[in-house]
Amino acid sequence: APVRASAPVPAASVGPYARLHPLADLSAQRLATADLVAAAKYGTDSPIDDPARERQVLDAVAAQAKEVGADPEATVRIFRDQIEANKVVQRGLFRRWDADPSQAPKERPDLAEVRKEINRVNGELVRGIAASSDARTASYCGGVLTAAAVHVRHANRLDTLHSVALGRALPSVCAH
Ligand SMILES: O=C(O)C(=O)C[C@]1(C(=O)O)C=C[C@@H](O)C=C1
Repeated sequence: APVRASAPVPAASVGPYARLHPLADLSAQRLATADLVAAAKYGTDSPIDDPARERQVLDAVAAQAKEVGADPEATVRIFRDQIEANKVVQRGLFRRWDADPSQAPKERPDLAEVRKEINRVNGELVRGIAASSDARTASYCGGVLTAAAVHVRHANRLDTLHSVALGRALPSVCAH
């Protein structure tokens, strides 16, 4: 029989940290896009809250979840938190820029381009959610996820605003 170059890794051989860390890391990547979204919207008529876009995101990730075998309800729950966390960063930056206009961005990114990057991270997150169902439903999930978030905070040198937002992004990851 032909030998496969790389055999698929059985789910049980990858530990819970390796399953949950990508969710924390991708959440930080998604929060990094909030800086660009804020810069795209600041000083324009586009409000931070865009319910139509939120609906699009939630519908898209629910459909992707079904395709890749993730629980669509858990996926939507997790993404509601991801969106709230994104808004925490946007609001924090707006406040910072209002208080000190010299810190406001000089260039305005194209929101459509930023959303392409958000869509890319969304897709990876859905795959990470699909791959982590055992770890997310285990009793140790909260502890392991917290450890992963601390690592991500330090590895990415997140400031207070982004650290707080990362905390807001993750509470639905562990099923309860
Ligand atoms: O795309 C935007 O306009 C964003 O602000 C990003 C985002 C999200 O996290 O996906 C957050 C808040 C908006 O209500 C809609 C979507």
